Amino acid sequence: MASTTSNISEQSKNSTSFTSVKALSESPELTSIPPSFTFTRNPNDEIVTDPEDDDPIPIIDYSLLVSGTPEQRAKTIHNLGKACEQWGIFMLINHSVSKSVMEKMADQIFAFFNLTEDEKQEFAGKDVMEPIRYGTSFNVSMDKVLFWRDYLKIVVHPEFHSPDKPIGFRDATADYCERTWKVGRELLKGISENLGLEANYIDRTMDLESGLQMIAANLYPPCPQPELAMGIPPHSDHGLLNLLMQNGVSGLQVLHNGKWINVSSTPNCLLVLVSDHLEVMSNGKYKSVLHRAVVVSNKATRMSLAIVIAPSLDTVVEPAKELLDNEGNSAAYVGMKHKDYMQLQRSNKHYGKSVLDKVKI
Ligand SMILES: O=C(O)CCC(=O)C(=O)O
Ligand SMILES: [Fe+2]
Repeated sequence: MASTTSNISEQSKNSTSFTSVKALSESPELTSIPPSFTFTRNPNDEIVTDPEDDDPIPIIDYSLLVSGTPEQRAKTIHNLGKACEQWGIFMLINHSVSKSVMEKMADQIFAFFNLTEDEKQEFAGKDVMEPIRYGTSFNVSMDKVLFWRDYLKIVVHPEFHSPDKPIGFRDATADYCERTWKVGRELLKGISENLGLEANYIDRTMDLESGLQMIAANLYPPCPQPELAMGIPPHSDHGLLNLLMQNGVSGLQVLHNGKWINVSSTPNCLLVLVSDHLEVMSNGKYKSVLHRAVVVSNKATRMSLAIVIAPSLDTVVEPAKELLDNEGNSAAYVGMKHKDYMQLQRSNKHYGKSVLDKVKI
């Protein structure tokens, strides 16, 4: 086992090829996790609860936003704003991505991770700007501890990329991404209005015509000591919104009012997370949500699929001028080009919201 463990850290630091957590998890002799995967937890982070009955995770009805009466739309926009301010995460129901489209996408993600290790390694990449990147852990070049997670990240907009295998992956991804992109843009119209701006404000100023859409598929294989490992450490996402689907195995937790809260995993449900660039452009009115993926099972594989809806890479993201005045509402963040923000995230060895803190005034 020791040799596999040292291989993991050495290989992944020095070349693009690595041992996946999936391969490690499937090795018959594995009864404990290699020491490099032991995540030291802060005791304060160990208290986790379910949402209180009187403060549930907000639910937003997408159909009312796009085809409700003017009153229903206005109420939904109000609720959307409240959800972004108070939680930074909400459950989206009655959206336009059908169950069969979601299922097809989820099946293809599993099919990708079920390719042979050699086939997957073809897509192993190091640079954050590579359009297709299969990898493991969180940020291997910086991680001192390894994380119990394999991932596949693909840029799908403004230019569509896809691995050429498994069969059917490209079509399912193109369909799913086109639909979720549309959902994301509609939500951002509602959010613009909630900020008191014209509906197309975010679309226009964030240059979403050339906006960045990425998929990040995460695989958390069964783990012999789930309580010692971590899937993804606490972090917030770059971009405006993250539309997240899970496979029914739980593991996502969000920080809400200083407490870690379990987010249940309903298959085919879309969870929407407020990301860093929405915090910046709203000048802090909305806060990106701090979240983590814990490992819960020694039997089940967890899968999550994040769709990142983000400004174009050349957009300088800064607080909307319309939200600033001379009476106490001064800019709380400096502007930074989206691609520079991504590079900063990549070169950052700390978790949490430490990248966002670098642009905070
Ligand atoms: O697995 C999850 O639920 C969270 C994934 C995540 O945070 C991410 O991909 O950025
Ligand atoms: Fe995330």
